[in-house]
Amino acid sequence: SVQQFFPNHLKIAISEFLLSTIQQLSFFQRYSDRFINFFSPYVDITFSQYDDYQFNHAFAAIETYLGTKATDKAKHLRAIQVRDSKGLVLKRDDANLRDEYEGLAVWWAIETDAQGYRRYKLTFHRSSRDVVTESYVKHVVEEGKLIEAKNKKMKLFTNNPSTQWGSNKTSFWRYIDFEHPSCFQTLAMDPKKKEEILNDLVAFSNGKEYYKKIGKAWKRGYLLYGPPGTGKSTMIAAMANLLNYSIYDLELTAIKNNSELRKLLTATSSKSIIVIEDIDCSLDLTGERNEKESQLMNQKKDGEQVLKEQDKSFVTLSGLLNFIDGIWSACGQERIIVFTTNHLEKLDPALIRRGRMDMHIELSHCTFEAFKILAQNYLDLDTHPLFSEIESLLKETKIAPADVAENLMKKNREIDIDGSLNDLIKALKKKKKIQEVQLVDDNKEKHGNKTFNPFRLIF
Ligand SMILES: Nc1ncnc2c1ncn2[C@@H]1O[C@H](COP(=O)(O)OP(=O)(O)OP(=O)(O)O)[C@@H](O)[C@H]1O
Repeated sequence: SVQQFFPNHLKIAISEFLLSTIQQLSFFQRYSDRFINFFSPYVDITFSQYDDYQFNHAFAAIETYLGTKATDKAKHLRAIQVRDSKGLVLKRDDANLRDEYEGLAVWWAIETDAQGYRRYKLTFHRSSRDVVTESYVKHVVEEGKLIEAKNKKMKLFTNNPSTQWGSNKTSFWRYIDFEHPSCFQTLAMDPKKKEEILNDLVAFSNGKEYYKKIGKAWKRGYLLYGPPGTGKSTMIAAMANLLNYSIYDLELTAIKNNSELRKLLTATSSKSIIVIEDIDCSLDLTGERNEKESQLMNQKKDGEQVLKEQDKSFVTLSGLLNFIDGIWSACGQERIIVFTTNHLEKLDPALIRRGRMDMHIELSHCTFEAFKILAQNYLDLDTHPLFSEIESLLKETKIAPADVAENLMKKNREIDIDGSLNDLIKALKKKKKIQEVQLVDDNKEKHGNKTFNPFRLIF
């Protein structure tokens, strides 16, 4: 057999020989690269999209700056529509670009690294080093940020989960342009409450001097609570649109530990809303994580490999509280923190005490006032003979604004006012019946199915 022709010691000798040849070749290549670089008069700087797994805001600014550069000469253009603008904006889509600054030429190129993330490479002559490093880069980033602010493009950031539990990959921010039509005007809720929230938000955004004067970090916490479909997410979008803030949608279950949480939070920019949805589910992590850990352990044979210490840790309530009012909140300004929950009673009081969450906002079932706003949004309707029936049904029935909206939506692309209102009435009657039956069942359960017998009092 082959084994006989290649005894073990020969196999080892051959592999050692191959290994040393490869090492020598790579050694040679390394030094030849250094040799060429030594004589090359060009220097380059790279700007990665993610640095230490944090989103690099300079990268986004560079992208904006380069995107708007000399589109008249570019061969490949990208057309985008910026929020609130009627026309299209043309951006260059070339991978390489030559730019000039104070009479000096520089070259930009976009590359993709081994992990698939993009990075910009800036190349320039070493004689331009001082100008480029001291003022050109700053100029590009500032210009990019100015253009971003002018275009009022908001971003929706989400932290991607580590791809595999137990892997060393960590959570980082990714973004898409945020465009959501929601605004306070179309938000269906009690008008007085709405005004109160609106005033609070505006006062916060104009409060720079005030927060400085009282010596507090310029941040505000809102707790939105209420049943599903009552508009919690819609309100967050309306807040972002009102203040022109970006949203950071923080998925706590995708974060391994407190230090990762801290890194992600310190990487958020100012003028932003940090959202943790369904906080009651997110913070109850131990169950889910234990399950993941045991799954991982089962996959590993003989239990030889033990989980690394870093994989065992997870975000704790105290880690989150530490961020909210500890040192991390002071490292960034003009931030709003929003928690949402369907179950206020499940939350740890420490998490929501006043001062941490400055305003508790209840989003409740649809009232007649809220319905009128939805009727205006969906049907352009101020009043209708069927409104009085709907009003009395809404008083007796718990229905989420999302369900009301569903009934008022265009059918077959046509607005059918009577049809929609009748559909809503039907849905309300059905819900009312179900809720009545539910109430009877609940009462039975509460009183142990016993009916009241007045004779028992006598005997
Ligand atoms: N108060 C409201 N005003 C206007 N539209 C609403 C309101 N509540 C719900 N809607 C409509 O219902 C849809 C779902 O609502 P939304 O996602 O905001 O509810 P939610 O309270 O965040 O629900 P969940 O707790 O399930 O996340 C929205 O897209 C919106 O069209």
